[in-house]
Amino acid sequence: MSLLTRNEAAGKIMVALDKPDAQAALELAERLQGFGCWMKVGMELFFAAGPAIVQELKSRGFRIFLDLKMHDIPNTVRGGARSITRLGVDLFNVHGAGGLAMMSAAAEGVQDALQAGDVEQAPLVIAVTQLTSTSQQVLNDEIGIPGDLENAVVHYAELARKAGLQGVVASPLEVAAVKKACGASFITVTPGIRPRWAEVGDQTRITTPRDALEGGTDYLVIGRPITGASKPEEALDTILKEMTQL
Ligand SMILES: O=c1ccn([C@@H]2O[C@H](COP(=O)(O)O)[C@@H](O)[C@H]2O)c(=O)[nH]1
Repeated sequence: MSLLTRNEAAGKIMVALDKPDAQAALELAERLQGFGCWMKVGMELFFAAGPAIVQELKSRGFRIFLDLKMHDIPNTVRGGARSITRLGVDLFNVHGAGGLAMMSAAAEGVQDALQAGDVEQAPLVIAVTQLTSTSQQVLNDEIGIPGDLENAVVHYAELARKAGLQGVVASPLEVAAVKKACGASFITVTPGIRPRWAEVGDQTRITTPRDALEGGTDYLVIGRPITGASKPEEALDTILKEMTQL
């Protein structure tokens, strides 16, 4: 593959802004301003700081992935998707385990917001497949889902595509299988990214940023290797060099 420019690589990185309050999140965002990366707002930050943090980050020019993994009955998810769409996020997710009707309802909620004139631009909607902290052994022996983990990921991806969603959250190890099943333009957003120098923590299905890129992923979700560093901007800079230099 041909190497990306630094700006192209940065545009593929979604920094997981897992911080306990708006002040901590915005201090970190300020240090990463100018790189061109996305911000991923997850449960810890959103439950503490609410929709205002999304609006503040948008006003600072960041693209936003709102990672709340909705998983409920279709009618509730449809309403939730409409409300999230009104926040003006660029991408959000639901849980693939909710099934076809639930994922279709998420797509309908987006359309509801568009048709009501709440927003002009539709966000991308993607489905979580199997969490990147889940191993093959845990899937089979603990959660009780039999069979190959990659097949389970691809199954959810196919359902998501059928429901009219634009992509999935999966590990970088499953990107080739997802793209083969759902097409090259079906978006893969991949947490489970660990530079060699970073601690693995609770993730199990991991690759380095460079391997994820070479494996064809569209977006790399990276949290603690950046946000836990004493100088987050230097950690991000190092990752970009690893992604873009021969
Ligand atoms: O399968 C999934 C789905 C979401 N995540 C989220 O991504 C980040 C990863 O952060 P790290 O610190 O780089 O591990 C985090 O916000 C998760 O909630 C995931 O890891 N796996």
